[in-house]
Amino acid sequence: MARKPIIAGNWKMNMTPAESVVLSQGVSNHYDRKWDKVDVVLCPPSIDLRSVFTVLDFDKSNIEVGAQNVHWEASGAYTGEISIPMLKDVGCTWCIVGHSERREMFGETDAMVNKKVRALVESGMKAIVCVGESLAVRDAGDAEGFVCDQVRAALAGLSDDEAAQCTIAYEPIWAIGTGRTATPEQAEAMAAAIRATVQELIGEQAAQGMRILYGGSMKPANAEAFLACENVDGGLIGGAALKADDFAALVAAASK
Ligand SMILES: O=C[C@H](O)COP(=O)(O)O
Repeated sequence: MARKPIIAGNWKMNMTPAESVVLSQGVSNHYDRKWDKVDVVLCPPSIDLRSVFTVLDFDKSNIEVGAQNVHWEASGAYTGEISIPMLKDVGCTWCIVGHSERREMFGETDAMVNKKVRALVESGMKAIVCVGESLAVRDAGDAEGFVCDQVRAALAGLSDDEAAQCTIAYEPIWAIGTGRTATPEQAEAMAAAIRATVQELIGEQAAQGMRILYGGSMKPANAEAFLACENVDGGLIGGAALKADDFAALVAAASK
């Protein structure tokens, strides 16, 4: 089944609002109609969302805006958190959930990831659910079991239709921001294992339609090898998303 690729840029905690305008405008300046073959998403810090949306909306460049995190409640006494209605109000259509940095540094558990995914899907927003193993887990030989358990936990309680709307991003923790990438064979093996797990949960047809991304030091020089993998449908990009030329080159690679 042909799946539309996704190239999503996770800016992490980089770019002030002023800088976000420059970077999003730089990306948008590269837009050409071939990009319509790809879902292109910019995920800036939440304080930048409105500015980035305004730039992209003005240009009508068919690039969407995503958040890096969200709370599952719609409002209330949750100091420092941001809700789905707030994200929607600023034009956000996507949200990253369960990034390993949130799991490791901010105590995000599988149960919290699941609540966020459920709330997003129920609201009609598109979730990019991050999963991935540490080097210790990989060296112990249980990377696939660990990652597939994360997938099951993230999608628990969703209807088949709801689960099918999610995107999974496989990001081996040892490859994030380290310059060390998984090999395309490792990425493909894990993406295939994730798809098989999703198939157990929601059936073959829906599993074949789900997009599975690779993330971890993906850049223009190595993107084509990942994008050529049968079960890899795009990338969740960190460092290379902070340079408009590099990010545009990744979208171009996915547009072929
Ligand atoms: O969300 C993006 C990933 O953590 C990858 O980051 P990176 O491309 O800087 O390794």
